[in-house]
Amino acid sequence: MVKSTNTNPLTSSMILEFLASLSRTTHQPPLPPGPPADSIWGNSFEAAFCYRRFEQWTQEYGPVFSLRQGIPGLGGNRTIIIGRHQAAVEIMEKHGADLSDRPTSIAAGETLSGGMRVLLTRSGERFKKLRKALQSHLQPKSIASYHPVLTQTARQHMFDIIDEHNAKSSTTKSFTSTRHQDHARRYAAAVVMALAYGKVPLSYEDPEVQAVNRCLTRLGYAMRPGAWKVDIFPFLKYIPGYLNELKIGHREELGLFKGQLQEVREKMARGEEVPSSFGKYLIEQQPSLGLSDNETAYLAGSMFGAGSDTSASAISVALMAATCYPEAQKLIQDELDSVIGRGRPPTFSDQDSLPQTMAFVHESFRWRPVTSGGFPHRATKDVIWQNYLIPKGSTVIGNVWSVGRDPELFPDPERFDAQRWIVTDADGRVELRDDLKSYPFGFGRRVCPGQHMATASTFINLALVLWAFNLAPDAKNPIDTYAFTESANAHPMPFNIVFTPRVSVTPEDGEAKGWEVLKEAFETYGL
Ligand code: HEM
Repeated sequence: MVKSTNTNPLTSSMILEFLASLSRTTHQPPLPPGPPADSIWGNSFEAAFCYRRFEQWTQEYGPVFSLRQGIPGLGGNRTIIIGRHQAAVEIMEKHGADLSDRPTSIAAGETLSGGMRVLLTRSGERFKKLRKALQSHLQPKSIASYHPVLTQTARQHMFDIIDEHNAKSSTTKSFTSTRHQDHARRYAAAVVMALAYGKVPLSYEDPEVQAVNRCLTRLGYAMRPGAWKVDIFPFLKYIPGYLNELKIGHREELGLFKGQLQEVREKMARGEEVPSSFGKYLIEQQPSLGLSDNETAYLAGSMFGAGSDTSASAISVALMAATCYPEAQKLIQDELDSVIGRGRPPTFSDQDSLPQTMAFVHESFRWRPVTSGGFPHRATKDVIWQNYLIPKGSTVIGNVWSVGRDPELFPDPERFDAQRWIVTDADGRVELRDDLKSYPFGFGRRVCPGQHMATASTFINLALVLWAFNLAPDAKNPIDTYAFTESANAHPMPFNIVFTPRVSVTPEDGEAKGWEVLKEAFETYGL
């Protein structure tokens, strides 16, 4: 499986490879194999969907392969891609401390984020402080305190679906939703806005939510490996005007984030009652955290950035899977019917009794991971893996898409199969496996601090939707399950779902009665 040779005749890129290799000591093990450079500037590949190209290279060159981008030592670097599970555990997890740094990012990090976005912050004391502050609000035991907000916002999500039906026709039993992704986005924006600033936006069209999402889209595109050549050829930053688009983006973000936190600050200064939020905590702790006003604003703002768009996409992916795999959908509904019944909607207190639902959540994270390409880490020490060298200073990427497609752990990986995550014990009890992981939230010390929140959100929304509705594809518009946006946090391209209420009503009640019954069922839910 592992190929290591380049059979091309001597080319200038090979000479450069050779010169670069002289900078390593002769006793060091070789770099992991990889595709030959296609020019003196190294390996080129499309930034869009590069995680799929990396999967092809994983199949060709093995679980760990290396690329060259630019000329190492002259602004360019080595990139090591990890594409299989065991290698991810042995490198990304076991060497977490040596890989907790991020590579210098001139485009997305220094310019667009002004060096303040935690996602792109280099390791060190400042990073530790930021991470500690985030953990204080996102660790599993804190998440339970957000269950009421998550539940009430998920309830609004159900109303958004019902209202979309009613706005189109109040008399039909089923309806084709074209806006369900907007409803998921509104849910996620509301939850993270509540977490970050203690307020809930009224709609997805809320100008602040729209402005934050504009910033996120810009970030998502700027962060794809190779998207901005300045990250490989740093001299480009001196070309007048080259980075203008990102500089303008930074001014917009900073203004927005400062404005949002300022609102909280002013309310606190006026002595108004301010709901507990991450922003409020940061304002109170700012002196001990040693952060400037801009840094504090960015920390709260980038939590919104990291959590809103990603959670919305995860919910839409779960609904896409349920729509495309009716048998898997039915297994969850059978579980909901037998554990909870049709008399009341599911809540967080049911989560441990719903292994099929949780297995479905894990499988949808694996099947179409939101952050398919993972985020780049940087090695602060030489790391030796199976007699290959991952050199200090190299960029190391755990390719989430590939790790979740490791055929040894996930046979027939393109198939959506929630049963991979299920184990049946000696008494025939169905349980969730605790020995399997596909790393949708990244690796080691940079693992997503919002993972528990994101999992809780996906669970409650999936459980509520499938408790309330049968989902089916729209026969006129088949779903392409590979059609996703090109950004670092990928969203499914718009797709339709046909929603039909699961409540049974008698024919005399009329077709639309189910929608009214559902609305009543959610009237007091979570309040
Ligand atoms: C399904 C939803 C989500 C996915 C798929 C996701 C995925 C990720 C990934 C892959 C990383 C980088 C890990 C690495 O470098 O190895 C990350 C980092 C991060 N995530 Fe999430 N995330 C999600 C939701 C959230 C939520 C809800 C929040 C906060 C409320 C959040 C906050 C963050 C932050 C602050 C970082 C930067 C951490 C660092 O660089 O140290 N994420 N996320």
